[in-house]
Amino acid sequence: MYESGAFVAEHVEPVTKAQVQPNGVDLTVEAVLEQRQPGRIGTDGKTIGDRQPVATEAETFTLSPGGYILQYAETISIPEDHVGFLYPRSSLMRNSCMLNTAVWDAGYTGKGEGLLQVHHEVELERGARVAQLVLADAEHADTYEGSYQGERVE
Ligand SMILES: O=c1ccn([C@H]2C[C@H](O)[C@@H](COP(=O)(O)OP(=O)(O)OP(=O)(O)O)O2)c(=O)[nH]1
Repeated sequence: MYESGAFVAEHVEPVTKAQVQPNGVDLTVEAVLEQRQPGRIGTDGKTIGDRQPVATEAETFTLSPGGYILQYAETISIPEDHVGFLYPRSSLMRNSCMLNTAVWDAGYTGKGEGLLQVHHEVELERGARVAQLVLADAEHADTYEGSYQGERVE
């Protein structure tokens, strides 16, 4: 079963009323990065290639077609007995852009990232709502203790 937006809002910080949707909570853009160096996914570990921030003009990212790393502004805490999924805001998708995401594990806390695919030039203002996080009930053996635990949380 998926939880309500009001429930999800208890696990997103900071959150405003405008972000709370019936079934989830909208996340906003903090930064957009461009990957400059190759990474590696091996059998013995992984490395993330160098990424550099895309500059803004008047707090707006003007993005030409390509793939970008989008960093969310909110700290997400996935509660025990749940799993998180993230979807693009439909207006982003309707503008020929897509956010690709992975699984948000029970026990994870951090400001996560997504892969933003831009298929037509688009402008994104810093702080704009671009994605929606939903939480579903889930069984799990352990809680998240991976390398991204606590990422970008002061
Ligand atoms: O689109 C997503 C999906 C997940 N996460 C966060 C939450 C998740 O719990 C964490 C780690 O994801 P995953 O377990 O897939 O990472 P990994 O590549 O297996 O690395 P590690 O084993 O170090 O966790 O990243 C994101 O930031 N963005």
